[in-house]
Amino acid sequence: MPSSNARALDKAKTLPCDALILDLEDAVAPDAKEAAREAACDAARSGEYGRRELTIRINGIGTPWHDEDLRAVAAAGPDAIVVPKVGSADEVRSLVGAMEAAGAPARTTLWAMVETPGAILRVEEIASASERLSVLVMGTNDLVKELYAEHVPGRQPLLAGLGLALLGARAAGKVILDGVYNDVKDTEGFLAECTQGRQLGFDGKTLVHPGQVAGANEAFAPSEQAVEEARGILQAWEDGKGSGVVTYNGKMIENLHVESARRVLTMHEAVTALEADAS
Ligand SMILES: CC(C)(COP(=O)(O)OP(=O)(O)OC[C@H]1O[C@@H](n2cnc3c(N)ncnc32)[C@H](O)[C@@H]1OP(=O)(O)O)[C@@H](O)C(=O)NCCC(=O)NCCSC(=O)C[C@H](O)C(=O)O
Ligand SMILES: [Mg+2]
Repeated sequence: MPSSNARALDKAKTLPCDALILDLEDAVAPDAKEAAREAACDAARSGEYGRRELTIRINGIGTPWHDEDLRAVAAAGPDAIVVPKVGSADEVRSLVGAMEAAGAPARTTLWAMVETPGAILRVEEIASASERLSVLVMGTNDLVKELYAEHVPGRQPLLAGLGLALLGARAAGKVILDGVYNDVKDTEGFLAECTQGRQLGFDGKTLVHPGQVAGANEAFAPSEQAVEEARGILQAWEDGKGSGVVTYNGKMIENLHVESARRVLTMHEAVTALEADAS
């Protein structure tokens, strides 16, 4: 959300989302940048956002606002500093050095947005460049722009980039979030894109409007059917203890499927705990 929008900053305190990205970059006009920076830093210090991870997206490397954004935001100590248009492993190391020099607390991590062709081709290097980099975020608007592509249902023009970014993130063992869906009134298109993002392997989706939160939560949390199947797989594995392979509902189950089932149940437990916490 734009850090220049006081109503949005207030509304964020009530939204059932896992994380907030308070923006200083594209959603903030040049003459509002300084006031937005102050508002975002105040929000990070306020302690008013509960269990939600509070992150701040600063302006990109080389822009007139970047250095001061980084200094001020690092000192405010959000959960993460989100940097747009990160292009290389060297940039990641230099950002981490600048965070340390500015006194960012140890808990403040770096989230890197990958949204240029060069970044997509170097995602694994970027993702592996520092332990402090915890999350990658797809910037699908900028990527579409840089590719001279078009936003179309099913995202066919972006599939190569999304796939490469996922491969790089997973090879480095990092979390990766899907890009935003711009049409805040198109619920059907948004839900289809959430489902596609989950099926591709993304850990979650970045959003631009409160009306998108419930749909994303539903799409990325394991469904009742997935939880039931995961429990069934674990039971079948337990019943066939000692065999390297069993079947469940007619399907072959090996150790790797058991690991996936455990991951589904762990995620389900985490979502259930968050829901209980929020109610
Ligand atoms: C897209 C919007 C400009 C739509 O704004 P608007 O028409 O004013 O929305 P509503 O009237 O429906 O708003 C209803 C209430 O919800 C609050 N609101 C709106 N958006 C947000 C939000 N993102 N977070 C929190 N709260 C929000 C409004 O204030 C209303 O509140 P109230 O009056 O109290 O009921 C607008 O939604 C918007 O600005 N969205 C975010 C834009 C943004 O942050 N863009 C940058 C991120 S996208 C990106 O980075 C792309 C990436 O880099 C890439 O390359 O892909
Ligand atoms: Mg962008």
